[in-house]
Amino acid sequence: MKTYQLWNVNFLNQILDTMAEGLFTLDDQGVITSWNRSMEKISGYLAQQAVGNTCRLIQCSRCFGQTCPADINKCGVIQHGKTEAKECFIRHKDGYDIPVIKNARLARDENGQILGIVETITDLTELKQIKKSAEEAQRKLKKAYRLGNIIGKSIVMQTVFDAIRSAANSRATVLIQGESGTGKELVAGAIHYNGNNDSGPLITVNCSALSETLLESELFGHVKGAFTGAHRDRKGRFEEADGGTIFLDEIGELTPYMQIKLLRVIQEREIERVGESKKRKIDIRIMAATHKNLYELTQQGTFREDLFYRLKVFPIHVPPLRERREDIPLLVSHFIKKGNKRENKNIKGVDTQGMKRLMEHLWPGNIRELENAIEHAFVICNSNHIQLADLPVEVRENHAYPQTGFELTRPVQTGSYGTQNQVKLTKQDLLTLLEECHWNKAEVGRRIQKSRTSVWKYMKKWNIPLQKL
Ligand SMILES: Nc1ncnc2c1ncn2[C@@H]1O[C@H](COP(=O)(O)OP(=O)(O)OP(=O)(O)O)[C@@H](O)[C@H]1O
Repeated sequence: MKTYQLWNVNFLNQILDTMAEGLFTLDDQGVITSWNRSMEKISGYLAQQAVGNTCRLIQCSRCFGQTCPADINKCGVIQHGKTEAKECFIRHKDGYDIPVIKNARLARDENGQILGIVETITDLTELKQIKKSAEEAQRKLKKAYRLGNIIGKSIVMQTVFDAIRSAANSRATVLIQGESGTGKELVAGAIHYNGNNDSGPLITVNCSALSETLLESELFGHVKGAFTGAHRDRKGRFEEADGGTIFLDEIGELTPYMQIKLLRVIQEREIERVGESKKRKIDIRIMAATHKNLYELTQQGTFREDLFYRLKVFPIHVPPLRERREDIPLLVSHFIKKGNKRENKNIKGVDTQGMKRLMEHLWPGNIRELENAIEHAFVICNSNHIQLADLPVEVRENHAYPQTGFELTRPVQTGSYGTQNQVKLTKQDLLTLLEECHWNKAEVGRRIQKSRTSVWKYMKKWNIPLQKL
């Protein structure tokens, strides 16, 4: 094969044209002498249009109209040999400004004679757009987690609001306890997004959704070769949450090994990636949630007492819906408003009989169950008021659990957080449901009135892959 030296002009031009960065050169009079392909793309000027013009062509905001001297010899790059890479704008051929980083360097020959000036241009348009979308997403999350979006006027909920406000302005570890569907995740989001610490990320990890090994790697990250399939280094969720908050949902499901690991993180505020002994400092706020009674678990010996006390520095208990029935009408109108917007309907409310039933129901699935009941009614309702007949059968007939064809159990009392609903279903039942719902776990959860997390748990238990193979 014939090899080319780097100083072969043809070869050099081709190298310059493969660069993602824009690159152009000037002579000692500031006249453009070369213009690579990326420069054509960024500026809109073809090489033949640019070459022969002066560098004023791109009207760089750093020089043009400010300090750009008429005489190139007075330009900073000639005087200092280079200019610092800085963010600025250049003007596109079509007249709009493009955010870039511009770098310039003077090239001299061995006798000190100026050969020319080499300038590179990094286009920041895409980066700026990503940043803008990230800021937009952050604004949306902040809006979604506004305190005003947590509906409730009951005294017990006022206590929760007070706790959210206090927790929002501190970095203390928060433990949120309450039955499934009571709004624990909503509370965690409100604490993060309504305080002084909302500029960092909120990273949520469901501790029951992964096996111990996967959870360890998810939380702590790993280095290449740490285990089969670890093809490259990977940051864990603790590191991703650096400067922000990590929300560990279903903390009661942690294995004893993961409990010790978490305890160390809380105490030492540093982590080690799996397969590596280097310690990395992290600045995170920890929030955890569980529908289990953690104190009871410590008494049974399944949850470490030291970890429990480390977690419950700032405990928040979210009460079940049946203990704050006065919130039901407000929640109902909130979900109706949401439904009207989503489905472009104009449902005005619930008729007397329907509302009476909603007020009487036990709501074992709490607010999630109420939200689902209203969604169900939206599908069936053909007047401007939801009626008793529009409600799901388990609400209408006051069954604590839905009749879905699965074997059902009665609620089991498990301590101060009340009942734990368990739907007994076989692996085959779940596979069938997954197929029916196109492997949408949230939809399966809706059908059996369980959280998506519970569906995950069953999938994990029965070694069902998370995606259809
Ligand atoms: N007070 C509330 N006002 C409005 N919506 C609520 C409220 N509480 C909960 N919700 C809604 O109910 C649903 C369940 O809430 P969330 O996921 O926060 O509950 P959870 O306690 O974290 O459940 P799980 O323990 O199953 O994870 C969500 O759609 C949430 O937006």
